[in-house]
Amino acid sequence: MASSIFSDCSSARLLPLRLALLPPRPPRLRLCPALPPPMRLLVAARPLLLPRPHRMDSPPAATASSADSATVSADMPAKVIDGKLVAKQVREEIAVEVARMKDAIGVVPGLAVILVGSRKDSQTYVRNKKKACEAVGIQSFEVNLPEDSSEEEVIKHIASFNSDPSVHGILVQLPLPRHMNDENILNAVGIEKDVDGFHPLNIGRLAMQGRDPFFVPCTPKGCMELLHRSGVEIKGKRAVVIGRSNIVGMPAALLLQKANATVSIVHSQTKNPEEITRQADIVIAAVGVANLVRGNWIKPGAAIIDVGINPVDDPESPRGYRLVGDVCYEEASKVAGAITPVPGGVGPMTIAMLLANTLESAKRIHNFN
Ligand SMILES: Nc1nc2c(c(=O)[nH]1)N[C@@H](CN(C=O)c1ccc(C(=O)N[C@@H](CCC(=O)O)C(=O)O)cc1)CN2
Repeated sequence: MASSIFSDCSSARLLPLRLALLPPRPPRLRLCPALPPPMRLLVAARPLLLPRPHRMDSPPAATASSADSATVSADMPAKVIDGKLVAKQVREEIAVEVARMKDAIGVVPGLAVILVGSRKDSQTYVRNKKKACEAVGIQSFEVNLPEDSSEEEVIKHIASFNSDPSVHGILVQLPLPRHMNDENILNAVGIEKDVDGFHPLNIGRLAMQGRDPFFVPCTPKGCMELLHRSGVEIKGKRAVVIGRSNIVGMPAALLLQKANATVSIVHSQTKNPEEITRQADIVIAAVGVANLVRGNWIKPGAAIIDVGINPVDDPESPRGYRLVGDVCYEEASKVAGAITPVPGGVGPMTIAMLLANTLESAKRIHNFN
């Protein structure tokens, strides 16, 4: 189901949809140019988090100073959590670790990506994943299959990567063509190489007390990394996740809960989303509705992580459209303590976390610390 795209922050409705897995949508309405308020850049404050094997609730190695904390008075415009900058730092840290591993034991982490069909956005993501691997020294393997491939063909390639010792991570780019059953395909990825964290066993382990998954899905993991590195305290805080998709909303809620937040999930059937969201110290918006979350949904000083990537018309942009989040940035940044922009917030963290998962996998398989 496609989301509605709105021209400004005044007309969004909460609609059920599969975030980030939607076919490319032509932008329908024009975005009124919104001037962001003056911003202070929140510099990533925490050093290397990697590896943080199997534990999502460990405290940050170092946090931002209290002046950098997101739970400050909201008289000032929100600090901008710069996901592009944090992702760059993470990639640099990964490159160091990849080189250290190669020097020490001669192993180079390997990531296999399977793309079915010729969606432009998926091709771009796969190309960017390949480039990101190259930049940090991870070996990448790619399989491109035609749109009309059968499930069996895809599973055959997965099985071959499962048994290939030079491959430590396997992912199938989503969305898959309509005739394919996602579940059958995701189930075929060996859980110890499931760097997307989409295998039901990995998701199940994420949901259980006292168990940990082999991998955490990249986008929610990126949200948590941004919170940690920005010095946002999670333990004991109220968190609201807007959206309940399998790849973002649901795992994000589980991760916040593992980190000892008190979590509510707001979805299309929630009666009073504004009121519930207004109680949250931390909001993760992952519903795929442009500008849904207005300034008056936000508790002063709250930390806002905006996962939405929604195209809206913009004739002045070379692409003819621009990307906006699920949160009305113009309004929210006047109330929040810290906020991620779109683009340049959570998006770049997705690929950085994929690299982190691939490195983590290679280290685990080769028992390298
Ligand atoms: N197998 C998977 N499929 C998909 C995933 C995933 O994690 N695993 N997530 C998304 C697509 N995705 C990576 O695959 C992805 C989406 C967005 C970005 C990103 O950096 N966005 C930029 C904006 C990019 C632009 O200008 O167009 C941003 O937000 O700043 C990276 C990766 C669905 N499929």
